[in-house]
Parts: sequence; C-alpha cells; structure tokens
Amino acid sequence: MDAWSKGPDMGCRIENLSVARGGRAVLAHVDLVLVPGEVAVLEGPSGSGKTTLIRAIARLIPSTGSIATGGAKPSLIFQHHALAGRLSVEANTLVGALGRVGFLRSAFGFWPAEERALARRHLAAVGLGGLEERRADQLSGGQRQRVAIARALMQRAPLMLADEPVANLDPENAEAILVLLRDLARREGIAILVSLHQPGLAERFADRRLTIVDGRLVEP
Ligand SMILES: Nc1ncnc2c1ncn2[C@@H]1O[C@H](COP(=O)(O)OP(=O)(O)OP(=O)(O)O)[C@@H](O)[C@H]1O
Repeated sequence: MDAWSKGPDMGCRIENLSVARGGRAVLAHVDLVLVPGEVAVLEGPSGSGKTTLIRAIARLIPSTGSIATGGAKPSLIFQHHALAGRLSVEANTLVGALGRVGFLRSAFGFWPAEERALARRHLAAVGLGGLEERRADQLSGGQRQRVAIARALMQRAPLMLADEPVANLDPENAEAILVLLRDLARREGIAILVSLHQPGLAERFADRRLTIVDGRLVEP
C-alpha cells in the first residue's frame, strides 16, 4: 500500500493528465503529487496552460489521465472572487458549507450554529474578525479576496486551487494574501496550487515552483 491509498491525507495525485482545448493539445502527460501543507506555485507564459491545469484538476473541463484528490472536491479561488455583493461577509463565507447544509436551509439563512462558528473562526483566521456583518460590496479588493479564502476554507478540502488570486491586488495586498495562504497551508494541512504571474512573489512564497513548457510540467 502506498501513502496515497492510506486515505485522503495527501493533497492530490495526478497521473498522465492530458487536456485539449479547441482541438489543440494544451497539456500532455502531466504528473503531479502535492502533499499536505505545501504551496506549489504554477508559472508559465500567458497561454501556456495554467488556468487549463487548474480547471482540469477541479474537473471543470474534460481531461484524460487520473486525478485523485482524496475523495474531496478541491476548493477554488479565482482572480475575480465572485462574492454576492449584497450579502454579508458571513453569509458569503457560509456559502462554502453548501455541500454539507443543503440549498433550502441555506436559502432561508438557517445555518447550523456550528457552521456559523466555523465561518467566524475562518474569518478571524483571514484577518476579517469584526467585519462579519458588513456587506461584501463595501469591502476593499484585498478584503474580498480574504472572504473568498474563508469561503474556500469552509469546504474543508485537502486541496485548494488558486488561479491568479492576487492579479488584481496592489503589491502590498498581494504579498499579504500569499502570506495568509502559506500560513493556512501549514496550519490546516492543506495543499495549495496557486498560479502567479510575478516571479518575485513565486520565489518568496513557493515551496515548489512548477512551470508549464510546451504542455509539460517542468520542475527545476
Ligand atoms: N475555451 C477555450 N477554447 C479554445 N481554446 C482555449 C480555451 N480556453 C483556453 N484555450 C487555449 O488554451 C491555451 C491555454 O490557456 P490558459 O488560459 O490555460 O493559459 P494561461 O497559462 O492560464 O494563460 P494566462 O496567464 O494568460 O491566464 C491557450 O492557447 C488558450 O488559447
């Protein structure tokens, strides 16, 4: 029995993953194992396939090969955080618990007390303690991305996928968000795959740096 088959204590194992887009091969024979607590940064020029890889691992687009994520759906963070602007910070965070609570209860705001407590804990962890009742459209860009991270944490997924999560932020906020993601990876034992455009940030925050070159994943 290898480490993976003992249970969902590994972020993900990808074997021989290939993806075509618009009839053209974008990724070919990609292998990748991510372990809990590590932050892997995905780099590569525009159009090299970073978003494609993240979307394929999240099963948002078809691929061939195998993707094992410990039986749990990965959580996802995007460049555009897609919050409901009129809802509170807490309500947006609770959306991450939809898979456990069900649509009807959540639609009427009947969230279990333990889920509310968890949301507040995650909001405190991302530095938004005290802002639970504020409307999401009254937050700064950095604060909104923190809500998106808290919402992702609510999913309790062993793997978090973050596609250009700091692309819209100023350097100070970008750095703060990456510090937060790295701390969360360590503390919560989550494996994080994050695509970044800025090599300086990648160098500072990555445990591993992965680059897509001609459809292959290269690790120097
Ligand atoms: N829906 C689509 N239909 C056809 N081709 C697509 C589609 N989506 C992406 N592609 C192509 O797949 C390739 C990889 O795109 P992808 O968005 O993954 O790149 P990326 O590395 O994330 O780029 P960027 O850094 O600019 O976000 C590109 O050549 C792109 O044109």
